Amino acid sequence: MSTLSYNATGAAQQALELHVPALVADRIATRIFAKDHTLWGPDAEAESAVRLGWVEAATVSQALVPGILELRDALRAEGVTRIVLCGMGGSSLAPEVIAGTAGVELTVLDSTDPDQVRAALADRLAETAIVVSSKSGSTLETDSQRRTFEHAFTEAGVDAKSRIIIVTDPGSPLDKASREAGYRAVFNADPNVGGRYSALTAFGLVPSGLAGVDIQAFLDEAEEAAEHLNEDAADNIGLALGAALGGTSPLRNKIIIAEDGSGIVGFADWAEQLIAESTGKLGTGVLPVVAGPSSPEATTGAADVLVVRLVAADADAELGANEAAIAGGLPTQMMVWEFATAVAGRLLGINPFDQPDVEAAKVAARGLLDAQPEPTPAAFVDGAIEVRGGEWLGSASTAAEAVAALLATLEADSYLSVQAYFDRLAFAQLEGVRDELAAATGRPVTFGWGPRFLHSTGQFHKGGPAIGVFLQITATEVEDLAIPERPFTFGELISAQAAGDAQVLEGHGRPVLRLHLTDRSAGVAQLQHLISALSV
Ligand SMILES: O=P(O)(O)OC[C@H]1O[C@](O)(CO)[C@@H](O)[C@@H]1O
Repeated sequence: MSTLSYNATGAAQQALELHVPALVADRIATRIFAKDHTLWGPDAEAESAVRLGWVEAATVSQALVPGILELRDALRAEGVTRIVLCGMGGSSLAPEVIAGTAGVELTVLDSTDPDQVRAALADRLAETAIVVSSKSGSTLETDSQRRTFEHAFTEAGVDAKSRIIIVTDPGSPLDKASREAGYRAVFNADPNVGGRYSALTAFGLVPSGLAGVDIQAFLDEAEEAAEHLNEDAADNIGLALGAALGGTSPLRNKIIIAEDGSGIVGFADWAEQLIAESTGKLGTGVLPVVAGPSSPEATTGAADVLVVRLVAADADAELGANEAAIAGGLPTQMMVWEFATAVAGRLLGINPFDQPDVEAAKVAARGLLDAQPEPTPAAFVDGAIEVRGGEWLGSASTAAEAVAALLATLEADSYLSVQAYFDRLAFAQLEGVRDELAAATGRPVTFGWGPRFLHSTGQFHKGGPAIGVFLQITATEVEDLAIPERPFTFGELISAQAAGDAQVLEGHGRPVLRLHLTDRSAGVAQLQHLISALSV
């Protein structure tokens, strides 16, 4: 196992002292590894009984390796140099981190933004194969991406069937349809592993392995990590991290996850989904906040915040007052955080394996796609920004005043969530507003790209404590894109996803400021400018 280490101070250390002895005495570690489905209470038993396969995934998945490597070599021999992964949330976040950390190219398409989809289609199509990953086999975004690539391959004279590889649960609608269609390969994943715990199953391994990651070494390290976690011992680092995540007292329900030298690329984005979807429900949970080591939330010492730093193995990290620092290789960290999240779920008294509130936004989006209602008129337009909001907008008549009015609704325990529904690759610089907003408000800020975040923090925003304040940003596309054999376009789909989620959040009584950029570049510049002015 790579060097795994953990240090904690303040509330994180107190949580360890408070909970780890009882977790050891109750044999929670070995019971998790024995797949004891009773650990999360009677209401969670049915789901837990079919969700604990991840504890043995590192071993069970060894059998997948030869087939993945054989297919990788065959594709390479046919001139395939680029792998595109179509999938959302748990079906795409792990391979993105695995490939990114290994320095291997993998294009992750987890968007319905027409410009971003067109850009993915335009890049080396003749040398591309796609992996379509969906546990349920019915996710609308993933299905739309698959249809579009299949159509584009055919139009370009490429044999589409030979370039489409499927990862899905046995018996899913996608499993059946793919076998009928005769796609290149169908890898069935273990149905007893939920999406966000699936890093070490076919969902994590097929795209990464085809792209060129050494997945054998990856699994070997994860197996060693599992041995450490499967011990009812006071020095079990998974128990300590679980106590920090779910057992601080009073509960510090914003967890700042800061990359601070671990060298793992994008780990916090993966952990964000794991923690937010697992814990954010029944009005409780902990909100993961992806931030930098010097971001405002990591340094202000707010009473509801705990900082977890991802550090290098040999780092002599100097910790702040209420912090934890964890070091370990990627497969080790993935095992530790999955285990710790399950432990945190037990301490919080929730079922860490369901995501009851994600469906609400999907239903609202489908309703809007079917009904095609006239868009809500803007309250006013300022330059390239159309502004829509609630009564709290008051007399605001500029976009800057609207943002200020939204921020004025923040309370002592609130957080701000920025949700941008457009091309996350072309406009990555917009993420810079996160730190500025955190500095201006003194409150934790999450930044999510839509619809990606709907499969991550989306669950917490709707199912967790009602303390979120929401800044939604949408943007007119440069050029819309049809979805083959669907009565709506990508542009209509992403608009419905944004409007549907705003509807659900407003239905929960939360303030949602909707800014629509009528010109992407001008709107982003205007927004960046007005947010920079806030923090001065
Ligand atoms: O793998 P699927 O079934 O396409 O689901 C993708 C994602 O959507 C969710 O089911 C709900 O957001 C996630 O839990 C999951 O990771």
